[in-house]
Amino acid sequence: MYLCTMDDHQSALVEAGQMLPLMEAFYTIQGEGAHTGRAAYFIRVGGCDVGCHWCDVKESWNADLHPPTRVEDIVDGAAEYSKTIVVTGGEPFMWNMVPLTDALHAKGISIHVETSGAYPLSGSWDWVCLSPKKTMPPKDEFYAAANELKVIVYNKHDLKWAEEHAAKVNDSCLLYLQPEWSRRDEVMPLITEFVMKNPRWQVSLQTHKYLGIP
Ligand SMILES: C[S@@+](CC[C@H](N)C(=O)[O-])C[C@H]1O[C@@H](n2cnc3c(N)ncnc32)[C@H](O)[C@@H]1O
Ligand SMILES: Nc1nc2[nH]cc(C(=O)O)c2c(=O)[nH]1
Ligand code: SF4
Ligand SMILES: [Mg+2]
Repeated sequence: MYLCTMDDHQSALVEAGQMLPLMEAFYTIQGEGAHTGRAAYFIRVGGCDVGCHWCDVKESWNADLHPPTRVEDIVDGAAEYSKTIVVTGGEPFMWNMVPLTDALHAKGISIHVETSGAYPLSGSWDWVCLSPKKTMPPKDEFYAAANELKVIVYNKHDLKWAEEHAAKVNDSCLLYLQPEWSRRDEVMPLITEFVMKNPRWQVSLQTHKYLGIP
């Protein structure tokens, strides 16, 4: 296993958010939530200790496996592809997001983020997708900042838990229920029934997995 060891200079740049452990960056179609179906460039930052047992990107968890990468290099890659970029992970807010979002905004790019909200909010965002997790609940500031709340449904208890989060978000926040991928056949009937009874909620599917794209 290759570990990215950092010298003091790199550690200082990571601390300042001028370098980030980059797992991957790719041009695809947003598969989930309010912007489903729109082409976007994804930046996946390594590092997460939230520990969702069903996480579909566990390879992201160990930040040491992903090379510290200069924000300018990340942004140059992104700007070539799309005017919309989605920052995801891992958990993006384990890192200082100010330099990355400043540099993307300077290029006129619209910036979305996928987050559990477990770490303090940093940077400036055009769209915040909050996907809360039981193991590490969101910081308070995310309930005000969220443009969409996307709750992953693994079993019927998650529907009640979803309503508890909906009570905390701002009034214009869109509400989505997304089946946990391995449990989709079991939970889809629960989700569809719930959404028809509670139409403020909408269904979100991981459409990229059906389309066979990243
Ligand atoms: C991999 S996470 C990375 C961003 C951040 N750590 C978070 O959890 O929001 C991206 C999105 O995928 C969702 N997700 C992860 N594993 C999933 C699974 N097995 N089924 C459905 N959604 C999943 C997360 O809830 C989140 O909305
Ligand atoms: N196509 C596509 N859409 C996505 N929406 C959120 C994703 C994520 O992993 O954060 C994701 C992803 O991994 N791929
Ligand atoms: S918070 Fe996101 S990246 Fe972290 S384990 Fe959960 S789903 Fe995976
Ligand atoms: Mg994904």
